[in-house]
Amino acid sequence: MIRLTAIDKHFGPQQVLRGVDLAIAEGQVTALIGPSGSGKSTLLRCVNLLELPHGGELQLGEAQIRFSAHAAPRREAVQQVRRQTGMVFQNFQLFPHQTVIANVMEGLLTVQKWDKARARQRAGVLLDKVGLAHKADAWPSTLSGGQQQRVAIARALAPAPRVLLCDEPTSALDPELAAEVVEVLKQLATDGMTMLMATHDLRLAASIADQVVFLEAGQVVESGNARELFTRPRQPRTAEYVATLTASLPDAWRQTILPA
Ligand SMILES: Nc1ncnc2c1ncn2[C@@H]1O[C@H](COP(=O)(O)OP(=O)(O)OP(=O)(O)O)[C@@H](O)[C@H]1O
Repeated sequence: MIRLTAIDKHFGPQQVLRGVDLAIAEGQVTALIGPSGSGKSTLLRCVNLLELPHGGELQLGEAQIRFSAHAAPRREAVQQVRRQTGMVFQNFQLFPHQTVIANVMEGLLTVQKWDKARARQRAGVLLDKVGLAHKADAWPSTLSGGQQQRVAIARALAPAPRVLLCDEPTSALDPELAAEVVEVLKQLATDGMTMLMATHDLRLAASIADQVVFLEAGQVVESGNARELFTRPRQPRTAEYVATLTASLPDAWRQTILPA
């Protein structure tokens, strides 16, 4: 469904992704973990082509693009990829001067050119899905962070993407607000949504991901299912990273990530 092969990306002299290979099957959730600056966001942005890789290949559904440092990919291929992806950001990025439902309708009206009645109907269905139908006419600033992120998820889902990319979807939220976002993401996973999410939250990764990928310095160090990767990492760097993140957690939380 999504296959990245030997993806390279640099910003000026700094190489940020180095030969990244990644495969995600339809309906599966992959969590990208790794230290700050390891390239997680950049990798997500190379999937929806907000950033263009300088080398390697991306296959997403029927779209296939081979990247080169010397030639830009075909516009139609880039658009084909973008149409199939939705993205949720750490800081929600709602349009502050539009109501909640207008936020969800925006892409349907401006990009998909749907008429207002049809867009409103679909936006209503999606707000219901994230438990916020009653907030349709509210302004984003009156919502909690968790509610704003749920609106952002509804907005990302509006054009029915095949893949949802989530860039640290819970890290700007207090634990109880993060939990309501996690519930929505879990429901989407149960419904069969293909997702790729960057996160520092091992609990989120452990609770939702079919596959966890540990990225460091732009390279995939190790990947596997959450339980294996967290409890029996093959690479010493993975073990160190997991130990660092879990050391500061309360015991009860640690047990959900590292079951005895
Ligand atoms: N647009 C850009 N221009 C220049 N450098 C960039 C740009 N975007 C990212 N970088 C650099 O690329 C490296 C990887 O950044 P990236 O945001 O992908 O890491 P990350 O793993 O998502 O980090 P974090 O967990 O802190 O969000 C960093 O050194 C960052 O400074």
